[in-house]
Amino acid sequence: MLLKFTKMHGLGNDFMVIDGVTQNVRLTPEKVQQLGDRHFGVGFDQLLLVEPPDDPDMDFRYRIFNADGSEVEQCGNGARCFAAFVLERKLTGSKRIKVQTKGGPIELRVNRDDEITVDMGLPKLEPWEIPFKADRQSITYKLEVEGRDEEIAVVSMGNPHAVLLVDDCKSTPVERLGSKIQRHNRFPENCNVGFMEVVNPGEVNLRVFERGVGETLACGTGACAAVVAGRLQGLLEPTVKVNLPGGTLTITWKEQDLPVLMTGPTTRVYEGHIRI
Ligand SMILES: N[C@H](CCC[C@H](N)C(=O)O)C(=O)O
Repeated sequence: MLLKFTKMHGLGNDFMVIDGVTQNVRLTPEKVQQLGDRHFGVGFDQLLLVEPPDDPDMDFRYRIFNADGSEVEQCGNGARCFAAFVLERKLTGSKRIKVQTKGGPIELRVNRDDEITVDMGLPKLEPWEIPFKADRQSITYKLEVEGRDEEIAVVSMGNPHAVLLVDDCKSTPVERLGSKIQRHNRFPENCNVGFMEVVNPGEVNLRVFERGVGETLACGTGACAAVVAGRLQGLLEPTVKVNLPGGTLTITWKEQDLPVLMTGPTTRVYEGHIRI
Protein backbone atom coordinates (compact mmCIF):
# COMPACT_ATOMS: atom_id res chain seq x y z
CA MET A 1 0.00 0.00 0.00
CA LEU A 2 1.18 3.55 -0.77
CA LEU A 3 0.73 5.49 2.48
CA LYS A 4 0.35 9.29 2.45
CA PHE A 5 1.75 11.09 5.51
CA THR A 6 2.76 14.55 6.75
CA LYS A 7 6.04 15.21 8.56
CA MET A 8 5.53 17.77 11.35
CA HIS A 9 7.16 18.95 14.56
CA GLY A 10 6.39 20.85 17.74
CA LEU A 11 9.60 22.69 18.75
CA GLY A 12 11.71 19.98 17.12
CA ASN A 13 9.83 17.04 18.68
CA ASP A 14 9.10 15.43 15.34
CA PHE A 15 6.23 13.33 14.07
CA MET A 16 5.02 11.28 11.14
CA VAL A 17 1.29 12.09 11.02
CA ILE A 18 -0.96 9.62 9.21
CA ASP A 19 -4.61 10.12 8.21
CA GLY A 20 -6.27 6.89 9.29
CA VAL A 21 -9.70 8.37 8.52
CA THR A 22 -9.42 8.23 4.72
CA GLN A 23 -6.68 5.56 4.65
CA ASN A 24 -6.98 2.02 6.03
CA VAL A 25 -3.79 1.71 8.12
CA ARG A 26 -2.65 -1.39 10.03
CA LEU A 27 0.47 -0.84 12.16
CA THR A 28 2.60 -3.33 14.10
CA PRO A 29 5.41 -2.36 16.52
CA GLU A 30 7.92 -3.68 13.96
CA LYS A 31 6.40 -1.54 11.19
CA VAL A 32 6.48 1.56 13.44
CA GLN A 33 10.16 0.89 14.25
CA GLN A 34 10.97 0.55 10.52
CA LEU A 35 9.13 3.80 9.69
CA GLY A 36 10.81 5.55 12.61
CA ASP A 37 14.34 4.62 11.60
CA ARG A 38 16.18 7.85 10.73
CA HIS A 39 18.32 6.09 8.08
CA PHE A 40 16.11 3.41 6.55
CA GLY A 41 12.68 4.98 7.15
CA VAL A 42 10.99 8.36 7.52
CA GLY A 43 12.45 8.98 10.99
CA PHE A 44 10.51 10.50 13.91
CA ASP A 45 10.22 10.68 17.69
CA GLN A 46 6.58 9.59 17.49
CA LEU A 47 4.11 8.38 14.85
CA LEU A 48 0.64 9.92 15.20
CA LEU A 49 -2.34 8.03 13.73
CA VAL A 50 -5.58 10.00 13.27
CA GLU A 51 -8.70 7.79 13.31
CA PRO A 52 -12.46 8.18 13.65
CA PRO A 53 -13.53 8.07 17.33
CA ASP A 54 -15.39 5.14 18.82
CA ASP A 55 -16.79 7.55 21.46
CA PRO A 56 -19.69 9.52 19.83
CA ASP A 57 -18.90 12.57 22.01
CA MET A 58 -15.44 12.87 20.48
CA ASP A 59 -14.43 14.30 17.07
CA PHE A 60 -11.41 12.03 16.54
CA ARG A 61 -9.27 9.31 18.06
CA TYR A 62 -5.53 10.00 18.07
CA ARG A 63 -3.08 7.15 18.62
CA ILE A 64 0.58 7.72 19.55
CA PHE A 65 3.51 5.37 18.93
CA ASN A 66 7.06 6.01 20.16
CA ALA A 67 9.95 5.35 17.76
CA ASP A 68 10.60 2.05 19.60
CA GLY A 69 7.15 0.86 18.46
CA SER A 70 5.42 1.18 21.86
CA GLU A 71 1.90 2.65 21.83
CA VAL A 72 1.51 5.27 24.56
CA GLU A 73 -1.22 7.27 26.26
CA GLN A 74 -0.48 10.90 25.47
CA CYS A 75 1.71 13.32 23.51
CA GLY A 76 1.41 17.05 24.08
CA ASN A 77 3.43 18.40 21.14
CA GLY A 78 1.76 15.78 18.98
CA ALA A 79 -1.69 17.00 20.02
CA ARG A 80 -0.98 20.48 18.65
CA CYS A 81 0.37 19.04 15.38
CA PHE A 82 -2.65 16.73 15.17
CA ALA A 83 -4.99 19.76 15.41
CA ALA A 84 -3.14 21.65 12.66
CA PHE A 85 -3.19 18.46 10.55
CA VAL A 86 -6.94 17.79 10.75
CA LEU A 87 -7.76 21.46 10.13
CA GLU A 88 -5.43 21.74 7.15
CA ARG A 89 -6.78 18.51 5.61
CA LYS A 90 -10.31 19.79 6.25
CA LEU A 91 -11.15 16.73 8.33
CA THR A 92 -12.91 19.24 10.58
CA GLY A 93 -13.80 22.94 10.44
CA SER A 94 -14.20 23.29 14.20
CA LYS A 95 -11.88 25.53 16.20
CA ARG A 96 -12.49 23.39 19.30
CA ILE A 97 -11.63 19.75 18.72
CA LYS A 98 -12.44 16.99 21.20
CA VAL A 99 -10.04 14.08 20.95
CA GLN A 100 -10.06 10.57 22.39
CA THR A 101 -6.62 9.28 23.38
CA LYS A 102 -5.40 6.17 25.22
CA GLY A 103 -4.64 8.48 28.17
CA GLY A 104 -8.09 10.10 28.29
CA PRO A 105 -9.96 12.91 26.47
CA ILE A 106 -8.24 16.19 25.56
CA GLU A 107 -9.60 19.33 23.92
CA LEU A 108 -7.73 21.48 21.38
CA ARG A 109 -8.45 25.16 20.75
CA VAL A 110 -7.07 27.13 17.77
CA ASN A 111 -6.14 30.66 18.80
CA ARG A 112 -6.35 33.80 16.66
CA ASP A 113 -2.57 33.75 16.12
CA ASP A 114 -2.90 30.11 14.94
CA GLU A 115 -1.02 28.89 18.01
CA ILE A 116 -2.88 25.98 19.55
CA THR A 117 -3.91 25.63 23.19
CA VAL A 118 -4.46 22.10 24.44
CA ASP A 119 -6.53 21.33 27.53
CA MET A 120 -4.42 18.39 28.72
CA GLY A 121 -6.89 17.40 31.44
CA LEU A 122 -6.17 16.98 35.14
CA PRO A 123 -2.72 15.75 36.26
CA LYS A 124 -2.79 12.42 38.13
CA LEU A 125 -0.72 12.28 41.32
CA GLU A 126 -1.66 9.06 43.18
CA PRO A 127 1.20 6.54 42.87
CA TRP A 128 -1.11 3.86 41.44
CA GLU A 129 -2.29 6.30 38.72
CA ILE A 130 1.25 7.00 37.48
CA PRO A 131 2.02 4.00 37.97
CA PHE A 132 4.82 4.31 40.57
CA LYS A 133 5.63 1.98 43.49
CA ALA A 134 5.22 3.95 46.76
CA ASP A 135 3.41 3.32 50.07
CA ARG A 136 1.57 6.67 49.95
CA GLN A 137 1.28 9.85 47.88
CA SER A 138 3.90 12.53 48.52
CA ILE A 139 5.03 15.79 46.90
CA THR A 140 8.42 14.18 46.25
CA TYR A 141 9.96 10.72 46.69
CA LYS A 142 13.48 9.39 47.29
CA LEU A 143 14.62 7.17 44.41
CA GLU A 144 17.89 5.27 44.57
CA VAL A 145 19.88 5.78 41.36
CA GLU A 146 23.55 4.77 40.98
CA GLY A 147 23.76 4.24 44.76
CA ARG A 148 22.53 7.81 45.48
CA ASP A 149 19.09 9.00 46.66
CA GLU A 150 17.61 11.29 43.98
CA GLU A 151 14.58 13.40 44.95
CA ILE A 152 11.85 13.10 42.33
CA ALA A 153 8.29 14.24 41.80
CA VAL A 154 5.97 11.89 39.88
CA VAL A 155 3.08 13.12 37.71
CA SER A 156 0.93 11.49 35.05
CA MET A 157 -0.52 13.52 32.18
CA GLY A 158 -1.97 10.27 30.92
CA ASN A 159 1.62 9.13 30.54
CA PRO A 160 4.13 8.71 33.41
CA HIS A 161 6.71 11.40 34.28
CA ALA A 162 9.46 11.71 36.87
CA VAL A 163 10.61 15.33 37.45
CA LEU A 164 13.92 16.27 39.09
CA LEU A 165 15.08 19.77 40.10
CA VAL A 166 18.58 20.62 38.84
CA ASP A 167 20.80 23.72 39.26
CA ASP A 168 21.80 23.83 35.59
CA CYS A 169 20.09 21.94 32.75
CA LYS A 170 23.04 22.33 30.40
CA SER A 171 25.51 20.45 32.61
CA THR A 172 23.03 17.75 33.76
CA PRO A 173 23.94 14.18 32.59
CA VAL A 174 20.48 13.71 31.02
CA GLU A 175 21.36 10.59 29.01
CA ARG A 176 23.06 8.79 31.92
CA LEU A 177 20.52 9.62 34.63
CA GLY A 178 17.50 9.66 32.30
CA SER A 179 18.12 6.19 30.91
CA LYS A 180 18.44 4.72 34.43
CA ILE A 181 15.35 6.45 35.89
CA GLN A 182 13.27 5.76 32.74
CA ARG A 183 13.47 2.03 33.38
CA HIS A 184 13.68 2.07 37.20
CA ASN A 185 11.87 -0.91 38.75
CA ARG A 186 9.57 1.44 40.73
CA PHE A 187 8.04 2.49 37.38
CA PRO A 188 6.28 -0.68 36.16
CA GLU A 189 5.50 0.96 32.78
CA ASN A 190 8.79 2.94 32.64
CA CYS A 191 8.57 6.75 32.56
CA ASN A 192 9.64 10.00 30.91
CA VAL A 193 12.28 11.89 32.93
CA GLY A 194 12.29 15.71 33.15
CA PHE A 195 15.22 17.78 34.48
CA MET A 196 13.93 21.22 35.52
CA GLU A 197 16.01 24.32 36.35
CA VAL A 198 13.87 27.06 37.95
CA VAL A 199 14.97 30.42 36.47
CA ASN A 200 12.27 32.36 38.38
CA PRO A 201 8.67 31.59 39.49
CA GLY A 202 7.44 32.35 35.95
CA GLU A 203 10.15 30.61 33.92
CA VAL A 204 11.98 27.28 33.88
CA ASN A 205 14.53 25.53 31.66
CA LEU A 206 13.71 21.87 30.99
CA ARG A 207 15.28 18.87 29.29
CA VAL A 208 13.36 15.61 28.92
CA PHE A 209 14.62 12.05 28.43
CA GLU A 210 11.54 10.48 26.84
CA ARG A 211 10.35 6.90 27.35
CA GLY A 212 10.78 4.92 24.15
CA VAL A 213 12.87 7.60 22.40
CA GLY A 214 15.63 9.20 24.51
CA GLU A 215 16.25 12.93 24.92
CA THR A 216 14.00 14.98 22.60
CA LEU A 217 14.17 18.67 21.69
CA ALA A 218 10.82 19.21 23.39
CA CYS A 219 8.20 17.25 25.34
CA GLY A 220 4.72 18.73 25.82
CA THR A 221 3.50 16.37 28.53
CA GLY A 222 6.92 16.71 30.14
CA ALA A 223 6.50 20.49 30.29
CA CYS A 224 3.05 20.04 31.86
CA ALA A 225 4.39 17.53 34.42
CA ALA A 226 7.30 19.82 35.31
CA VAL A 227 5.01 22.81 35.98
CA VAL A 228 2.67 20.67 38.10
CA ALA A 229 5.64 19.36 40.11
CA GLY A 230 7.07 22.88 40.51
CA ARG A 231 3.70 24.33 41.57
CA LEU A 232 3.16 21.57 44.16
CA GLN A 233 6.60 22.36 45.60
CA GLY A 234 5.64 26.04 45.88
CA LEU A 235 8.28 27.16 43.35
CA LEU A 236 6.18 28.38 40.42
CA GLU A 237 3.36 30.79 39.50
CA PRO A 238 0.19 29.52 37.71
CA THR A 239 1.51 30.40 34.22
CA VAL A 240 5.08 29.41 33.36
CA LYS A 241 7.36 29.87 30.33
CA VAL A 242 9.02 26.49 29.78
CA ASN A 243 12.27 26.79 27.78
CA LEU A 244 13.14 23.48 26.08
CA PRO A 245 16.13 22.90 23.78
CA GLY A 246 13.78 23.23 20.76
CA GLY A 247 11.88 26.31 21.95
CA THR A 248 9.36 27.62 24.48
CA LEU A 249 5.94 26.40 25.60
CA THR A 250 3.49 28.27 27.86
CA ILE A 251 1.95 26.07 30.53
CA THR A 252 -0.85 27.14 32.88
CA TRP A 253 -2.04 25.21 35.92
CA LYS A 254 -4.15 27.48 38.14
CA GLU A 255 -4.93 25.02 40.91
CA GLN A 256 -5.26 21.37 41.92
CA ASP A 257 -8.72 20.58 40.49
CA LEU A 258 -8.25 22.40 37.19
CA PRO A 259 -6.77 21.07 33.95
CA VAL A 260 -3.29 21.86 32.70
CA LEU A 261 -3.26 24.09 29.58
CA MET A 262 -0.41 24.04 27.07
CA THR A 263 0.12 26.58 24.28
CA GLY A 264 2.74 26.43 21.58
CA PRO A 265 3.56 26.35 17.85
CA THR A 266 3.33 23.62 15.24
CA THR A 267 5.30 23.24 12.00
CA ARG A 268 4.51 21.25 8.86
CA VAL A 269 7.75 20.18 7.18
CA TYR A 270 6.63 18.16 4.13
CA GLU A 271 4.02 15.80 2.68
CA GLY A 272 5.23 12.37 1.62
CA HIS A 273 4.25 8.89 0.43
CA ILE A 274 5.82 5.64 1.51
CA ARG A 275 5.08 2.06 0.43
CA ILE A 276 4.30 -0.14 3.46
N1 LIG B 1 7.55 9.46 25.06
C1 LIG B 1 6.22 9.71 25.65
C2 LIG B 1 5.18 10.00 24.55
C3 LIG B 1 5.44 11.31 23.79
C4 LIG B 1 5.43 12.51 24.69
C5 LIG B 1 6.01 13.79 24.12
N2 LIG B 1 6.55 13.75 22.81
C6 LIG B 1 5.06 14.97 24.31
O1 LIG B 1 5.12 15.95 23.53
O2 LIG B 1 4.27 14.93 25.29
C7 LIG B 1 5.81 8.47 26.47
O3 LIG B 1 6.33 7.38 26.20
O4 LIG B 1 4.96 8.64 27.37
